[in-house]
Amino acid sequence: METDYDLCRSGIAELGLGFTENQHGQLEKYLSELTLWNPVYRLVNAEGRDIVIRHLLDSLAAVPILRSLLDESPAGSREVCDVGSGPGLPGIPLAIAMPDVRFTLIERMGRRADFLANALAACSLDGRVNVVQRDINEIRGKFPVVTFRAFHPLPDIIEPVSRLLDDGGTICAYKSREENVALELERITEMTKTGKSGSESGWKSKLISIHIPYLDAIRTLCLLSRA
Ligand SMILES: C[S@@+](CC[C@H](N)C(=O)[O-])C[C@H]1O[C@@H](n2cnc3c(N)ncnc32)[C@H](O)[C@@H]1O
Repeated sequence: METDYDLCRSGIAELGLGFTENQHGQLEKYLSELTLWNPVYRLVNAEGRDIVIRHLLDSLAAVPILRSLLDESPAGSREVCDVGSGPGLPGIPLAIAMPDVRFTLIERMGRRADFLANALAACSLDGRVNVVQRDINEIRGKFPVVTFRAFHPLPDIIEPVSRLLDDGGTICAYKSREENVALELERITEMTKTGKSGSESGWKSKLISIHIPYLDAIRTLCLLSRA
């Protein structure tokens, strides 16, 4: 009988990510931690294969794009900050997929931050992935790439997120439909005129449609860098 992790393996192969057995072991462990603690902490609104498709594969589909952003980053450091990480999405699957990259996961809720610390230890990622239990507004630090998924609308968080971004860095927002993102981007353009978008020169945006294995829905990555 096919297990949920077998489905995950096929999805990873379809994404062309070339995981080692060690990486598969880490992701399978993360899946089992999510599945075990989900009923207690309400970490994700999904069960079984839906966790694999809507959360793990959804997080992983951006890996080729994130790799090239890090390769091209003028800052040279291979670091990603995932804000509003919740149970570690997309941060933990990304950290497993990119073993040469350091991650910081920002999550203000204590229970979720505790889950993150335990899950990272269980997946042997605690040396390379740091959890910060704080509100994004209290964080200091600069990163070449900042990710978030199912966080606040872009206009509400562009300013605090911009403070975490290196010069020349890129924000990578996991979004659903392109039309909705376009409306958020229009508001950011308006905010730039009043100096409230976190970039005096405004933002360059790039929308990339991504396919998630086994998912019949549209996903869009929104990349933002200072103009
Ligand atoms: C809807 S959840 C999404 C979690 C995860 N990124 C995902 O895709 O499943 C949003 C998370 O962001 C956290 N959060 C919201 N506002 C925050 C803030 N200002 N600073 C830090 N974390 C925040 C919440 O506690 C919550 O865990």
